[in-house]
Amino acid sequence: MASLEELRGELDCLDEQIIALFEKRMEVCSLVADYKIENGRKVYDRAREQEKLLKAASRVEHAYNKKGVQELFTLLMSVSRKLQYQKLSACGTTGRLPFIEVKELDVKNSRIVFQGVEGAYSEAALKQYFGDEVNSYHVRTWKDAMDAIEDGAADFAVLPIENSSAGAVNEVYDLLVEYENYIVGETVLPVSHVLAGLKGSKEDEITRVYSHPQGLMQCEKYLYDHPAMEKISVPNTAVAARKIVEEQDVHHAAICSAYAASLYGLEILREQVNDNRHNSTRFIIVTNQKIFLEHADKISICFELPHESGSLYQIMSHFIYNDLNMTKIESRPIEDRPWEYRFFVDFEGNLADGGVKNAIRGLREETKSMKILGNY
Ligand SMILES: C=C(O[C@@H]1C=C(C(=O)O)C=C[C@H]1O)C(=O)O
Repeated sequence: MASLEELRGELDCLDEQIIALFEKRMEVCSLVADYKIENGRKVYDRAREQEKLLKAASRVEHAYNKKGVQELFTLLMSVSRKLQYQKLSACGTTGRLPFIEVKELDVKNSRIVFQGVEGAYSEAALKQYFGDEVNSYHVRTWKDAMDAIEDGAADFAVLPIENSSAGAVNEVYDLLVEYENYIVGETVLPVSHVLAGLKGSKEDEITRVYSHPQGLMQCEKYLYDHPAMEKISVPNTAVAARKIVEEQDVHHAAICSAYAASLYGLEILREQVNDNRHNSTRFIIVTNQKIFLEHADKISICFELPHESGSLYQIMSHFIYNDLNMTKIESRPIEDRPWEYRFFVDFEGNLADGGVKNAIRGLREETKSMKILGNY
């Protein structure tokens, strides 16, 4: 039997040949890119790649190697595409993105909408981002807020997108797909819930608790430890506080902010009922224009992928090859297509950066219905 050293020597020799061939292959790919630039052709040719994979598999004998050679060629072609996108980008053929850079948001002359009633966390987030002096009003649902932006009834909307303990606010993700509105900012609001009731109410005599579903979720442990409290969802935590005043029942309480409790003259029966002490919610600022601030450093996109093994893995290479740091990924079911998903990705960068444009070009070609949700 050959020694390990001899076998490794043989591998080194084979690898040298693979490396030389790889370099030759990349040179040809570079010429292909020149041809595509000259003739306005797309980089990605899905049919050609599928054909090559089938052919590669047909040329090897064992099932294990069939899969292996396909993986190898998938990667080779992906590296080849990345080089081509870079060449296209370098010669300015990546095209202009339909987003306009602005120095600042025109807040002074704007109306800002939030969901809920006075005292809602969304209102606190609005004040945290825009200050106390802005012209704001409220609507009943998140969809109403999106409509107000789309119609131009308001210039900006403030919507919760993610909570540090309960996770993504799914409905808002879906609305970002449905509406032609774009994210231009974000703000993280520390969220501390209290149990609030009428004067004279006692925590251990409460039989019904109103809150927003997110509020109920964020206080799951507390509510689990108080099984006598029936949980009832209402559109907003401040609506819950108002309901206690309307019902005048000492056995009913609301989970809301201390600010909402004081606004509606309620007594705090228990401070900090949220499970996580560092509970906070990230809110996005949405508008109906495709604009981004010059110092924006985070991009949100969403896309669909073919329902096949490895497609997400392939797509991730656009972030890796362009040195982009992906900070978040979520998936949501696609309406009317059971078990198919739309992905939402956040990554660091500005739409004016070369690497970002390059990645977006590749993502646009290789995903189905990619949408830029905003740069902020
Ligand atoms: C090189 C090309 O561009 C891409 C890369 C391919 C490859 O590396 O073989 C094949 C098809 C294209 O998606 C080409 O179009 O031939």
